[in-house]
Amino acid sequence: MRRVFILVHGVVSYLVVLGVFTWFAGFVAGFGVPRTIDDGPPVAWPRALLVDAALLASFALQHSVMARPWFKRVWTVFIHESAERSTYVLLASLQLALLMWAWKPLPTPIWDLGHGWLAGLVHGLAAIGWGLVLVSTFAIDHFHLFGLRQAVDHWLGRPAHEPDFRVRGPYRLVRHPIMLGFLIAFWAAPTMSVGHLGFALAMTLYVFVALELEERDLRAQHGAHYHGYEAQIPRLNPFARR
Ligand SMILES: C[S@@+](CC[C@H](N)C(=O)[O-])C[C@H]1O[C@@H](n2cnc3c(N)ncnc32)[C@H](O)[C@@H]1O
Repeated sequence: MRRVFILVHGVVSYLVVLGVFTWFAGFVAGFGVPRTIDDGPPVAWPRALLVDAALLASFALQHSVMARPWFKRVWTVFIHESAERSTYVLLASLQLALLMWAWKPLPTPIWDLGHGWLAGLVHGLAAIGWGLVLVSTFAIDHFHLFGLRQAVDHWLGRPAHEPDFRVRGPYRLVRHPIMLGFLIAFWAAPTMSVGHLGFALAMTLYVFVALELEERDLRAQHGAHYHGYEAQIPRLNPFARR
């Protein structure tokens, strides 16, 4: 019974992640969803600033703390190991959904490229960013990253295993292609509003903090292997010389 429950939980969490992420891409890119980052009833800017900062901070805090190995050790006392990753991605997605639902727009434009070829080019760049995120999840282990593999393995009675450290596809160019893809997608905006700029700045800051924490864990986990990788492959800028 518990195996079936963990499997259903894993499948539902994976579908929620896919849905929320697709919605999030539309929210940031500004089309395909009923309310984008610049839509919604107008509110006074101090209130918008306060609400948006609180939403971003709680997303960053939850996302970083729950991803740490010490936190995983603590909460797998209560949650079965094979359901740990799906619960983490489910909670992170719900937090993201809350951010999009409660977001207060600050639509004053900082720059506006209109609707010509240049705007099209910037839209294309954003699409490349989202594409890079998706492709990179498959270059490591897409289904393990979102918890589905662990739930299926448990259901089939297979032993749990940590995914291998992978250096293939975009991971040959930069060490963090998923985060690079997000940064491209957040900044490549033909119309950049005050609210979108605040969002991009806060997320950029968060990415750098998150990468510090993640690399600390990866060094502890993979030792000399990761040090060698760091010496050969740049962190985020594929054109940086090592
Ligand atoms: C959300 S993913 C982000 C990965 C990476 N920071 C990026 O931006 O592409 C975080 C997970 O990926 C894992 N990870 C990072 N680099 C990896 C690699 N080269 N091979 C396998 N797993 C990796 C980390 O251990 C962590 O569990």
